[in-house]
Amino acid sequence: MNAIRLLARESKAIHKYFALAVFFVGIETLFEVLIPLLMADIIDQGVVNKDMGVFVSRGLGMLACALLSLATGLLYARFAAKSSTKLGQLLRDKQFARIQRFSFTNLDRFETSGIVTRMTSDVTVVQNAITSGLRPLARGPIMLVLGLVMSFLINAELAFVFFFVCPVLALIMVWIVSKVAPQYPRMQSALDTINQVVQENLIAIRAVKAFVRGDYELERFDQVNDEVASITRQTFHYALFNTPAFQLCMYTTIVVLMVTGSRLILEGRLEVGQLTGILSYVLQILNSFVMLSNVFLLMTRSMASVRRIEEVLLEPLAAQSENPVTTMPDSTIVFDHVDFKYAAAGRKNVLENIDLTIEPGTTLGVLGGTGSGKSSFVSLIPRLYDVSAGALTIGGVDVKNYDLAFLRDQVGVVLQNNVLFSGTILENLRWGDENASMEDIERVCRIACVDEFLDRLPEGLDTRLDQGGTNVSGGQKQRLCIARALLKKPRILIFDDSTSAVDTHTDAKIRKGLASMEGLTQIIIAQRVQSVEHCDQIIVLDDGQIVARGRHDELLSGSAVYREIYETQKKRRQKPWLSTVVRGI
Ligand SMILES: Nc1ncnc2c1ncn2[C@@H]1O[C@H](COP(=O)(O)OP(=O)(O)OP(=O)(O)O)[C@@H](O)[C@H]1O
Repeated sequence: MNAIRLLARESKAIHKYFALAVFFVGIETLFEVLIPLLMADIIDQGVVNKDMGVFVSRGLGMLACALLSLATGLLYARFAAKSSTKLGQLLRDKQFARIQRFSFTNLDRFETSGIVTRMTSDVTVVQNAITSGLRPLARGPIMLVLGLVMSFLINAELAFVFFFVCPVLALIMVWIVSKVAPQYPRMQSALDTINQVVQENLIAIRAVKAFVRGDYELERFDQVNDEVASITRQTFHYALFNTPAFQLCMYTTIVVLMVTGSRLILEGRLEVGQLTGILSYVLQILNSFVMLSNVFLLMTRSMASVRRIEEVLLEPLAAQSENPVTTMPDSTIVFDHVDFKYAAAGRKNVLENIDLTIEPGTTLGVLGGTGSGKSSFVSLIPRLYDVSAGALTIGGVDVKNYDLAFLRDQVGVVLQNNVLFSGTILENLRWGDENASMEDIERVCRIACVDEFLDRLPEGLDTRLDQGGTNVSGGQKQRLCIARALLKKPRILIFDDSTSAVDTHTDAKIRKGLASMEGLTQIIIAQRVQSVEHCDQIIVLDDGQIVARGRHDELLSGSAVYREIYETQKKRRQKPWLSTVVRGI
């Protein structure tokens, strides 16, 4: 419970509301416990002695107790709701803030759907534990102890029956909790799976429809939905025993008390009012057991959610330097014998012995087959992942020593499948720099060739984009993402196959525009040799290793691999039908 307790302590408001809720529920219980005592007096003194004074005074006492118990109960509900709302807000805030600081290594450890469930359903479970659990948790023990004390005070002989009932009830409680507890984590991860299926389906809905996979998706959903239903059934199968088992104990106790009590009354050792009083306390004691067992179930469930939330809050973040550097002397990038693998325990390096210097203001082209390690290579520069061996420096400073936000501000990344957000085009561009002037925006739109299609959009820069930018074409989306990255004015700009969806003419135009940006270091991952042949340096990656490096002309004459890629692509350009055939295969 470390993280959540720490968080609760951090928020003084939660502390205060929580303490007030416990205080008021304690008072409410005290008033409730007094009522049977007053009732016993009414019967034994008021009814037996026909004393109106006792009727009125005890009757008013009972009324006052009931009203005060109602008022304190309402105050409890108010403060419990406040503390649960605050805690829920804090848990969502802290988780979201933590996720923003996650590196890709952290994100690889969580499913997106799992994070969504932790931020929604798990937080709700914890909140419910407070709103529905705090009251019985505070009332249960108080009512149990006071009920026992009062019963013994009324008649110790009769109250002895509790010595047999209480252990039986405690055993039932332990049995149910031990059966139900392991089911809750299963239930929450089944919810993760259902979220994942829904999320994947919605994200890929176009592919689902294009491939007519609706029925298959429906079957997949039914499977996980059935699993959730089955785990829920198993969980509540045991939980359902709770109330009937306790009721059985309660009625058995009442019968035993009535039989023993009647005998004691006949023997003149017990008053009728006293028996009524004890019977009321039986109800209170057994009710407190029912409450406690329900609370235990609730707590067991919320513990499973607490653990899942804590996994997010306690996920170790990428180490930050104690004195983070916030200036970059220059943008020289040096890979010094860098090895990299995604999982520390992984056997094979994804990148092996990368030794390379990229001078400031120059352009590096990166070619290589699918899975050769191109994206992994560039992801090390903004420290989306940390190198596994060797060192990566920018401007002579190890990237691990930079302030992370500062480093990422210096490095712009345009991915092949960059995401646009719902909102206007202008809002999306301003994501790169919220204070950018209209002049700057027009300039980056020109460089990224956004201006070419802006006129055709109904409201130009104010055109609204749907979620994920689905109402613009793939090429338009890529151009908008390039403009957005340029607006950030980075010193290093990485294009990860980010012009794959634009035609060669526009690609060349964008390249020309970028070349005019003085001092900008560019790293261009591309499938087409044409997109990198102008670069100051080109590397060819194969299975995580640099197998060729140099300028276009040097590589053409000196690298068989490069020449082969070049020749194949040249043939395709001369015979466009060939690329269609190849793609078809
Ligand atoms: N997040 C990840 N976790 C584990 N392995 C990964 C991850 N991302 C990529 N890999 C693996 O690392 C290797 C290199 O992948 P990478 O994406 O860097 O290749 P790439 O050259 O960019 O490929 P492509 O041209 O298809 O985008 C591949 O074997 C891939 O399966």
